[in-house]
Amino acid sequence: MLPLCSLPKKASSFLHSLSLSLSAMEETQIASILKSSELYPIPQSVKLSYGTAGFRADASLLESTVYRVGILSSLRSLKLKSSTVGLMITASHNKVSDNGVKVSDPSGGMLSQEWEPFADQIANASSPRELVSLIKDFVEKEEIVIGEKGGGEVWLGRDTRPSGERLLRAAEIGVRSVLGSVAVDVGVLTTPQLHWMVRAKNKGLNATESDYFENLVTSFKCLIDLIPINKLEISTLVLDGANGVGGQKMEVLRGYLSNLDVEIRNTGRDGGVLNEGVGADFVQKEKVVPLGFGSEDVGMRCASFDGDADRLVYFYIPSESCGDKVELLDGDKILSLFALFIKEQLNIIGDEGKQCRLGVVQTAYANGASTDYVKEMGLEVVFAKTGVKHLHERAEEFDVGIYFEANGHGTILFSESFLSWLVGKQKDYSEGSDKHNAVSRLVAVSNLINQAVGDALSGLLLVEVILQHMGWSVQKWNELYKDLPSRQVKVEVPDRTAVVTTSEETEALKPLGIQDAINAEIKKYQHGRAFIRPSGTEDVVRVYAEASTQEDADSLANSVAQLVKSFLGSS
Ligand SMILES: CC(=O)N[C@H]1[C@@H](OP(=O)(O)O)O[C@H](CO)[C@@H](O)[C@@H]1O
Ligand SMILES: [Mg+2]
Repeated sequence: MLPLCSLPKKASSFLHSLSLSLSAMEETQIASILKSSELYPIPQSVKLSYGTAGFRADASLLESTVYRVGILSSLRSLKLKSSTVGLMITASHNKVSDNGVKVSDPSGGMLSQEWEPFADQIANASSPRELVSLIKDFVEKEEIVIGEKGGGEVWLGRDTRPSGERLLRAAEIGVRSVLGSVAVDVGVLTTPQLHWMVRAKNKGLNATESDYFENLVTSFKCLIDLIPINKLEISTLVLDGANGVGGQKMEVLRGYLSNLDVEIRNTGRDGGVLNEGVGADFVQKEKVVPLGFGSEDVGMRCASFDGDADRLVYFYIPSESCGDKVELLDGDKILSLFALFIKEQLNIIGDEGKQCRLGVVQTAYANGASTDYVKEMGLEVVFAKTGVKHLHERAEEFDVGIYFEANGHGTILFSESFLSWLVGKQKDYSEGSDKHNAVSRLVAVSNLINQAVGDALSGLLLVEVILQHMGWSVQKWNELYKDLPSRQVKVEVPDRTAVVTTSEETEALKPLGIQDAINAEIKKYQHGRAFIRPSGTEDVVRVYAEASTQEDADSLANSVAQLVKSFLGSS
């Protein structure tokens, strides 16, 4: 606890002006925050928003934000009866000089959206006084009890960015400035590892990083052992680690796996820069080979992680004559493969299995051909706004909900009731029977695939085991359906918030008139579809276009980008 006398004069007099009706505990708490916040003044002219996936900005601007998110995380933990909360320092696919911070709720899911406005308010509070009074009001409104029954617990993880360690110290100070709260540095992790560990901890399960790896290894082996006849010679998978944390973790994991041969490139140790010309975001958006790959890899099964390893895409180089172009198997194709496998197991179980509500969640970025494919399979498809927090919520409505963003971020959620039904059936069916095997596969999938959040490591293991189960090469998998040609571009504008969209994000309501102009462009193309939205992670407006040929998709994207520039001006 901090004695009042150690406060700067200014802060101390503010405290006395507030403290007439405060208990000693409240006084000490306010003093603690006032004192620590003096260490982290907010940079001028910064306006931050929690956005699609937490706060992101140039790392040099973020210390005060991360410190404040540390305070928020402690309060969140206290609000939820001292459950463990996670705080992850990462800017995922953004450039290495950026960083960011996001919070994992005790369930392992994203921070409740109800708390995002408070996160925005405190991140932008211009002085320690304003910060303290926002916190004081919020604590009262949420009826959070500080200090009396012990503190909160926050686990802090970070990716490999050089700014991570310094920001983690700021988070620690933020967490500890809430009386009695404990900050636990869990080191360099992928984002999904931290979410998994937080979820496991709050369920009373073993929750270290080794437990995470052990869980993957055991469930992967279980699925491999359930392959009827392994029809495929195990060929090498070549992984692009985006020069980030994911490749490094895969180096550890592969040592424990049999039936999988992975060659890892772009680990970040060979001079490559995080996300620069490498990684899932680059490969998915540009559809070209990442650095470190070339003609010697023609036909090979390749995969890319993003900077914090919550996204996964596959690709292969079709032939040398294609130059640097790749055949991309994105989140939509991964989703389709997963849906097919799960449907197959439910069909084997028979009438009872067919009663399972298996559904799919996509966003407006999903390729139209993938949506048609899963619908033809007889699955229910729903659409959510961009950002996994929105997809996750919708996927929870199903017995088995598969969600993926086209960029490769997704997972499969199993409802508690369906899982206990499956476990019960494992006892009913005789061991070794087809039904028993199908049920056991589904249980193993639920253990392997991260139930907290999309996870490139576990997603990769599931793709690999399904390909072995089907006896498929990456090329054969790619034939499930043919993508409609598409193009994504980013437009830098003076103020991206000038673009306001409908809740499905497919139509722009503002600036006035732009949607009519976009519609007029779309009409010029066969199978044309296009939309714009402001990014929640980068200072750009995103343009997406689809059409029946690649030339048309490119041309539609370019003309919509021109419209964005002419309505909003270019920066
Ligand atoms: C088109 C696109 O890929 N958008 C990404 C990107 O969000 P934006 O709000 O579009 O910047 O980053 C998010 C976080 O990783 C991810 O959830 C989302 O899908
Ligand atoms: Mg990411």
